[in-house]
Amino acid sequence: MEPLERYRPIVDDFEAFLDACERPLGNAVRVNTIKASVDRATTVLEEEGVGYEGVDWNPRVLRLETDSPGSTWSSFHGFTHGQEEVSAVPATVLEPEPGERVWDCCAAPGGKATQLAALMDDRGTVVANDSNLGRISALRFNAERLGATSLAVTNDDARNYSLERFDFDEFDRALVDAPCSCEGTIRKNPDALDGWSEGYLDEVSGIQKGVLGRAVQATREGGTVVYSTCTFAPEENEAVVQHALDREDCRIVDFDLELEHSPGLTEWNDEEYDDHLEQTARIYPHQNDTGGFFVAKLEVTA
Ligand SMILES: C[S@@+](CC[C@H](N)C(=O)[O-])C[C@H]1O[C@@H](n2cnc3c(N)ncnc32)[C@H](O)[C@@H]1O
Repeated sequence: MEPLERYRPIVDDFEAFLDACERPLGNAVRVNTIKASVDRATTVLEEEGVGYEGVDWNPRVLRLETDSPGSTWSSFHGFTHGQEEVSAVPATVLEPEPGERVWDCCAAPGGKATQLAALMDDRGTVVANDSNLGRISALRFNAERLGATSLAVTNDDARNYSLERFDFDEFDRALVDAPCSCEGTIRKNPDALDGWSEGYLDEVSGIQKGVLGRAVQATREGGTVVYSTCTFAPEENEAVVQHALDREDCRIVDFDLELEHSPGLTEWNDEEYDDHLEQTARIYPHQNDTGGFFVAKLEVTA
């Protein structure tokens, strides 16, 4: 827990935050509306005796009373997909429309890419890219099980991603669910902070800045880019968004999120950030009994 001490000055009710980080996280699923309505999925869960509870902010997310959400019939049928509750936030904030071209820059194993396809009624194109070949098979497996036929899978470094392979030259929207130090996953993975170092934050923030920059460049004027991580470190969150604001044609836009959260930071250590960073969302584990996440929404301006 030691690295989390650095967030004492910025987290309201820090002791409650630390307590929540020490509690194991319950399981959640997203209903895959490509294959089943929420009614159909919950009927199947009831028939197999799996208890569930809805959440206020998203009708497609259910908290499950089972230790193995991937071993239910509803999961085998592709009616549900095991996905952490907060992990369903970024695709919801991106608001993709049916028929659009959407780039999921860091997509494996595909929780958010398949969620994007579902939000688009599986119409249009979700280019699901990941640089790690070993994780691509899980992405393909999930896309197939969930019936997401609008997914096109690519295996490249998003930082210098070429669109030459496509018959279009820009996306309508992009999601950067970046590799990160994963501090916010501590409830699911108690070893998440092993090996934590400031050096790693520097290293991974370089990758994050490169991917977010490329996502903005590859998205059309007026299009939307969402940047998310499952970590608390400002070096990987606000500082990365500020880097894009300083170098790319984009601005921060506000968004509604009916899940309790805190505003993004406008300063950290000696750094000052644009005031609009307050319109980004920091979701802490004690606020909604979830994992931790950071989400920012950008509009491309040229
Ligand atoms: C947080 S995970 C993505 C989770 C995924 N969005 C989901 O919802 O299932 C981050 C991913 O970024 C990938 N990655 C790391 N560096 C990358 C890069 N330069 N370009 C593309 N993908 C990258 C990693 O292989 C990893 O799968």
